Amino acid sequence: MFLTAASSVNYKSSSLLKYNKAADDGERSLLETSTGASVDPNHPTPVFVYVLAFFSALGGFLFGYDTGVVSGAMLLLKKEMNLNALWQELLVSSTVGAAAVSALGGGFLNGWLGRRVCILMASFIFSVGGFILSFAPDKVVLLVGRITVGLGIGITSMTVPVYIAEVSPPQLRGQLVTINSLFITGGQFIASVVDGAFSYLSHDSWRYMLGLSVLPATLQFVGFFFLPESPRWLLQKGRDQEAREVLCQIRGDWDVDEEYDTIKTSIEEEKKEAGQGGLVILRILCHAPTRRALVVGCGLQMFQQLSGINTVMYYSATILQMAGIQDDKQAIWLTAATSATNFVFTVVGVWLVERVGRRKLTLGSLLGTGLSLTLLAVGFLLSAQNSPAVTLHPANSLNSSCSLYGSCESCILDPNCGFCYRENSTEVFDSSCVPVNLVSTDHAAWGRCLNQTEVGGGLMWAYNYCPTSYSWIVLIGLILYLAFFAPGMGPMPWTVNSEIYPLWARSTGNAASAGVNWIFNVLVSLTFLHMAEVLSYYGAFFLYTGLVFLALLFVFGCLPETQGLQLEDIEQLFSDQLFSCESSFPSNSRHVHYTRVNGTTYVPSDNDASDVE
Ligand SMILES: O[C@H]1[C@H](O)[C@@H](O)[C@H](O)[C@@H](O)[C@H]1O
Repeated sequence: MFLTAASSVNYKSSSLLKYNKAADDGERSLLETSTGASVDPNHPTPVFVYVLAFFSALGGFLFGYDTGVVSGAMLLLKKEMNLNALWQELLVSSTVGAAAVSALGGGFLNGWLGRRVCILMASFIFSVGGFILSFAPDKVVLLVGRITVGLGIGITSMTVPVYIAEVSPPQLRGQLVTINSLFITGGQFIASVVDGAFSYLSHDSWRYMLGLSVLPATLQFVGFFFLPESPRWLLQKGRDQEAREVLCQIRGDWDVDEEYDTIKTSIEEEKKEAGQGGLVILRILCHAPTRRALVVGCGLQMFQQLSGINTVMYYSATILQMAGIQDDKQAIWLTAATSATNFVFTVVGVWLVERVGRRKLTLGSLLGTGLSLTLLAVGFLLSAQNSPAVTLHPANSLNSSCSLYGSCESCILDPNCGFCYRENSTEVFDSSCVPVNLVSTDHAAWGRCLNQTEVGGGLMWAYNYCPTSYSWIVLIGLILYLAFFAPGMGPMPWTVNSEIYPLWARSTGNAASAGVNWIFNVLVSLTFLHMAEVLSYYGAFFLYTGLVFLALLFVFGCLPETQGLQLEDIEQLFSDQLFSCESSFPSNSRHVHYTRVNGTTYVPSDNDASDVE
């Protein structure tokens, strides 16, 4: 039984669709793609597809591991190599900057050499980077290693989701691509555990931390020697026979003729529609549906970073210190608990993505993220308003500006100062604001909090945070933030981007949007501390809250549901103007049946009968 499309649906594209929605009559019918290719959602998926997804997602693991491990390694490196703030900043940001460059360049490589070669290349680069890092004799070589690893991360971040999307059957695609994000957060979690474990070894343990990534990189490299290229890329390059063989391999005993024909027809139609010559990015911008897809893809990636995930993750150690965890080792392990929370809730995303769809998952995630950020900001606001006063103003030999501050809040917002104090169960007393030691922020440059042994003797040293009795609000805000962000806004930008571009635009579209992700990643991390100096922590978190609510409007107005559709059909969802198309997004609660009426422009009518074939 079929219902008609809503009257607002108006597909104008030449490749057209007869559009019917399956009745909600319990009949779990076949999903029918645009050429009538049938995909039975109940048909078992060959194990080989999972093997492909696993080896590809090792790229996600390396992305997560290499971005996550550096914070723990830096604690040791800065002491061993005597790194000043500029070098520390360089070693952290160079990786993210290099990832931005190589993600942008990766689009060209992807289209030219194929997904498989790019993944092989990235795992090779990761291994080389890992070796350079673990044998680095000085900080310059370390920098070269960090840049090398960044180049690998950029290529991986844009290639792996595309590869997985192109080999997956439609009804599992969301889940399998989201597994890559699970591996990213898994990599970050393992990195924090490794950081914790190796922090007990003193000399050179950073070499193991940074070098360990060679293992998964080599595993991926060896694995991909035996794994096939994406059938879609092969067909695009005219390697039809190889493409058919790969399709047979990844679809097991399914009949692959229909899927093969769908991809082939769609490649031919794409060529007619979007032309062939010229720069792909210009063709994307000149062709309305792909331009809209690009706006949605880049917008999602931008808003992912503007939601402040990396600030919250990075800042979690401080949040935990505010909550009264003073011991360094304990703080390291609790930071591991933060990344574990991020990881565990990404599992929820993998579970939900094919149940509720990308759109609802992203909207729900943004709403929860926005509310949790509000809670975080309120927690910081209350802490700031009740910030302990500075009661002692010791005359200092270094003539620093720290002694001018009247409260802990203003003292700790100056990166050169820290708060030295005593406390009993009810109040903070004997407090002073003094310069921080330039080599280690663990203690003051002079005075009572000069060295750690003294800090242990009843005196407390707070760098970056203030003692507060409102820390529990911030802690709850942090946990809720991760619980809402991780299933939706974490993975969905990657998942959606792997699906929304037609084949000819897919490499370039993903390169551009991944580039946007990395560029905003650098921007947000470089601006956070300056922003906090001007707006305070609560101001910075209120700003992120505002950006998340903007993101909510953006997603509500622009993101169509791609669940269950074959990749070749998704471009149709962008035939209408953004912000006007919400009503024409097929609801994922119903199955969508498409019938391609080749060469005819089809506009569904309001009349049930006329829309049924
Ligand atoms: O999707 C990932 C994930 O959410 C990570 O936790 C975050 O560090 C990355 O920046 C993001 O792209």
